[in-house]
Amino acid sequence: METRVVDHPLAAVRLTTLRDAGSDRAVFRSALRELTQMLVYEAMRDAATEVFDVQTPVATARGSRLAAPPLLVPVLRAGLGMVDQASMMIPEAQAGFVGMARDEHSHEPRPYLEALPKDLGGLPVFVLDPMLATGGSLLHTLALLAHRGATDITALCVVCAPEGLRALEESGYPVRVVTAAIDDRLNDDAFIVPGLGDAGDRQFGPRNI
Ligand SMILES: O=P(O)(O)OC[C@H]1O[C@H](OP(=O)(O)OP(=O)(O)O)[C@H](O)[C@@H]1O
Ligand SMILES: O=c1cc[nH]c(=O)[nH]1
Ligand SMILES: [Mg+2]
Repeated sequence: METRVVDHPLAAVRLTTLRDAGSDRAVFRSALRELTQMLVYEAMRDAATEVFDVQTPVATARGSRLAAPPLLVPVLRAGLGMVDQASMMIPEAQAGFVGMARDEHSHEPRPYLEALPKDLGGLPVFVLDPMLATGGSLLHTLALLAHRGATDITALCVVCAPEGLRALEESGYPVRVVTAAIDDRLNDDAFIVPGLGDAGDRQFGPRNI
């Protein structure tokens, strides 16, 4: 499985803001948006383009357009903080939504929303979720996407745990990962260490489900 770590000083600075427990909600959301921009930029590096002629005020030039803009799939709640910026970077992109909440004790995802196009055959998909911890939430999302025929999936995650990456690798799903960091490990509560805490709560406050 391909895992690409965005190694750039600007990404490192935004990630530091996200990690900092002193960053308030507004600061956290803003750093997440900016880092998402960098992850999307890197994830689109090898995207296929079509060439066409564009008329400048002076002459004809070779222009480019995306051959297959991806479907953006934020995983609620935390992934919501990434979708606006990703849409801004790829205005041609459509979006689908999945929602799930990890159970505090079992750490298993509990799905509560699935709003996706029926047929994803031939469509690249970008899953947006800041955190890949045990991998349970992403594996559930991948199952939904694969069931609809997706074969070209990229997960954009701000921070990954080695445990989650291993689970993805072993799953055999057609997925690659673009991330800003691979952290050390999970703690007993299945939180990423050092991580950045609960990415959903840090953007929106506590949730009741
Ligand atoms: O890899 P995993 O062990 O499955 O953990 C990662 C998931 O946990 C977080 O969501 P959470 O369940 O906290 O929901 P939230 O976005 O509503 O806070 C995060 O945004 C991922 O979706
Ligand atoms: O560290 C973690 C693990 C799961 N979900 C989060 O938001 N943070
Ligand atoms: Mg959360």
